[in-house]
Amino acid sequence: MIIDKLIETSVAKQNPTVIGLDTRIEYVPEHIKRRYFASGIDMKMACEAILEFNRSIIDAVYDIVPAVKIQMAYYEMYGFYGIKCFNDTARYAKSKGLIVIGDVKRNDIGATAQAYATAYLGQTFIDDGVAQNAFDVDFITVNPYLGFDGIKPFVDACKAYDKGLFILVKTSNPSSGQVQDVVTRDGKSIYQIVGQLVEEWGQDVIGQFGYSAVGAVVGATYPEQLLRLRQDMKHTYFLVPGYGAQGASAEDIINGFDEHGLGAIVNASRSIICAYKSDKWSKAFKPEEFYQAARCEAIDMRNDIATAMIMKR
Ligand SMILES: O=c1ccn([C@@H]2O[C@H](COP(=O)(O)O)[C@@H](O)[C@H]2O)c(=O)[nH]1
Repeated sequence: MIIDKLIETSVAKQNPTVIGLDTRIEYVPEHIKRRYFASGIDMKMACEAILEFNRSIIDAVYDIVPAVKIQMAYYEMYGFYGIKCFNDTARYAKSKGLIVIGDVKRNDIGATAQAYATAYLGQTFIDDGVAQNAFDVDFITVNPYLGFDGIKPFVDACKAYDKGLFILVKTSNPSSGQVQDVVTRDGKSIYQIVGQLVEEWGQDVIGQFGYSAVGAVVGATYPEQLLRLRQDMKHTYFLVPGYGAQGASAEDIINGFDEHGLGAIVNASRSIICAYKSDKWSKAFKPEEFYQAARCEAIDMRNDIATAMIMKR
């Protein structure tokens, strides 16, 4: 199962992190942009420059990280060309043995959720007996707000096509508590209730390590809630964003792991792909060496988390 593959790859690489490819054209160094923009500046050229940037980042980290997360919002901005760039990036990452998380945060009523599930996880019917994958991703992120009829098509697609989900439970953004921390009549917060539902929704797709292919997104910026959810959601793997650019530290995310050091995969996007612009690395690396800065920062992140884990024991 894909969740087992994620766990095995993280363990083999001794690295429970995922690099986020939230690539804006502003992050692409001038030497790449100059080449693509020589014959005209448009969305197609921008996406070709972004794809080259993404490929270089992937080449620099694929041997040390288990997965990449591609944030669809940054590709949708470029319409048709952006969607192609998203998919080309996903395919390239997979060709390098990486697991690919499509951060697409989809959902709708059951019938439409079915179409989304087909698009991202299943196969699109084209003609009698002919079906193809529209996207090449292993996991996607999903919004739980519509309840189970909006989730079931995604869970069914996970079973049929060996794919996985990360469902939003407690998000990392500053105002997530406005909705997610509201306490209901039975004394539980909304995020705890959603957490319980995610555990239930994933019970038929549990892999050999006891974790389900139906995972949860839990922000690193809320370490207390992360701890509570880790205790309550024994079979749910967490995708933990918020490390790095959003200010969460390795100490903050450590609560997301179980006693075996499993249970969570930590995302960092801007702090890795823009490392070459940072105070920490900009003196050591030229913009032309952006991918080396990304690798160094990815190694530091891995080591930072490993140290925090050892200190916690
Ligand atoms: O609660 C959430 C859910 C998703 N995200 C996404 O993760 C990355 C974080 O990027 P950074 O640059 O490392 O801050 C981004 O794609 C978000 O859309 C999240 O941050 N929090």
